[in-house]
Amino acid sequence: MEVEKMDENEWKYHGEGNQSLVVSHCQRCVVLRFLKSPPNQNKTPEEILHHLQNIVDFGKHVMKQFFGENDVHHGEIIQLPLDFVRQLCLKIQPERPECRCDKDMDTLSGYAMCLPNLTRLQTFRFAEHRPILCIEIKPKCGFIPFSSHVSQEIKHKVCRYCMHQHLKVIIKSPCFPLAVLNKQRMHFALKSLLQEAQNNLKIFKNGELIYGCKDDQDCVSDWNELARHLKPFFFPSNGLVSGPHCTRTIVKELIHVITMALLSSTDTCRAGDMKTVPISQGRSYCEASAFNKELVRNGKHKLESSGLPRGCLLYKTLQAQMLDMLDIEGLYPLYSRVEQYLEEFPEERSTLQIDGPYNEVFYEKLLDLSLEDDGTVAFALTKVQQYRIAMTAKDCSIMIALSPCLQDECSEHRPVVLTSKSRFTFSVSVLDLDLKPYESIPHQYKLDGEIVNYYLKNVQAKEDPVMSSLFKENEDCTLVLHKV
Ligand SMILES: O=P(O)(O)O[C@@H]1[C@@H](OP(=O)(O)O)[C@H](OP(=O)(O)O)[C@H](O)[C@H](OP(=O)(O)O)[C@H]1OP(=O)(O)O
Ligand SMILES: Nc1ncnc2c1ncn2[C@@H]1O[C@H](COP(=O)(O)OP(=O)(O)OP(=O)(O)O)[C@@H](O)[C@H]1O
Repeated sequence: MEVEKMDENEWKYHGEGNQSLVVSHCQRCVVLRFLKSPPNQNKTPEEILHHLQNIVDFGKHVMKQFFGENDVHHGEIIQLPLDFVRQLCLKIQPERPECRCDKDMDTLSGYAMCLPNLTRLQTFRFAEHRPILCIEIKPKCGFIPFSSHVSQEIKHKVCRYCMHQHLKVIIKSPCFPLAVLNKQRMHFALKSLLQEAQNNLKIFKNGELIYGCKDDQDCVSDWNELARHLKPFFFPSNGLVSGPHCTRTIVKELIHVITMALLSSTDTCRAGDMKTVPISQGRSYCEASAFNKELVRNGKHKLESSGLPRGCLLYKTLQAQMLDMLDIEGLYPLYSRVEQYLEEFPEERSTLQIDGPYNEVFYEKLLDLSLEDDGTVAFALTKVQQYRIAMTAKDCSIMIALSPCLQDECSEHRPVVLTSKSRFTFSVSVLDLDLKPYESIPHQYKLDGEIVNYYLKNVQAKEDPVMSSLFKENEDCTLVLHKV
């Protein structure tokens, strides 16, 4: 990219989260990702550069080991003319959702990350002129804690997502979808997700958002409208009648391709045999999920077959998530041990690699899965760093890019998914793999207590019919709920 010739008119607002803001190039398949910070809390250019370097290193040296070379795009740091950044910031400001404007895009350092635009990522050499469909899913935590450190029984029964929704009810609507351990659950979860996208599902057509939430108010979630967009992808010869039947058929096809892509084998990775997923302790389903209740009602619960294919991206995500082996309740005392050590020996912070560098050495130290606490700082630190990885994996997003192809264009090098009337090549990638900060651990500990306490109170309050209709349980809750 020729940075001297940057023109803000060639870029447009693409999206943002809590930590970063993304703009996409109007023609080329690239995005720029800028860090955000609260007003008047700007970091120095050196601090921004250091932060971005850590993000790139972490993707390159750590997360690629968990997800494989091709599924993680670590990007590169780019230094941009300050004038361009300022103009760009002014240009995109009106596009930004109000609820995200509590933080400002960094316009002072000139540094940003340059990444491939995953909503337009091509699986084809000639794909530039082909339509492309992209589904972004934030799967959240896919297992129920199995740690013996958990003090409240409810945490062994109901997943964190479900409980957290109740605490968030004031801000967001109380039902999210997900929950999968087999294909049947996944279909159910994806359907629920399509009904209540929140910020956990977005669909892009040719790089433009066509379904999902830009912000809390601006949510495009009309199935008929979605079906209109998708029809040329799934029924290219237009043979299907219109109306509700057509919409349902198209949504079914969509769920089918998402499921196939999520369950397909992706890149091999070094951490593939890490065995964080322990055998058959704990519970593989969330009691609050309606899917689960349905199975219990029909006496089918015991018949469920379990297990995600080992090579698929969901399995890898789950493996990384399950580095949280002790639960925050078991982890917090270990964090306190590290803190105490750092109070005594603050100069050791860099040797312990708490703020990076996130290199090969850092990765190697994560491989010790032993749970035998020998009372050392080294043990405590390993568990703390593993927990941070797990939290990162619990908050990442998965992008599935699909491009229609003809039979003679498909080769064994490209994965293909078939639907009743069309075929697609596809790619899957993971994004938002920024390591969660060490400093967030006390917050996680406090939040965990708040979530559980609120839920416990609320469960009692559920006897109240008003409350009970508020928390209608019509969805399954997590995409990868897995037997542990
Ligand atoms: O705590 P959670 O589970 O609500 O996750 C937060 C996300 O909320 P979600 O439930 O996905 O809407 C939250 O997402 P939103 O801002 O709600 O889009 C952030 O991703 C947050 O991460 P960070 O603290 O900014 O690094 C996430 O925080 P942590 O991953 O640090 O907990
Ligand atoms: N490489 C990319 N290609 C296409 N779209 C992207 C890319 N990176 C990010 N996005 C879009 O921008 C949005 C915000 O990016 P991202 O999730 O990295 O922000 P964040 O602030 O780190 O999120 P969070 O709130 O979860 O911490 C994503 O949800 C996605 O839609």
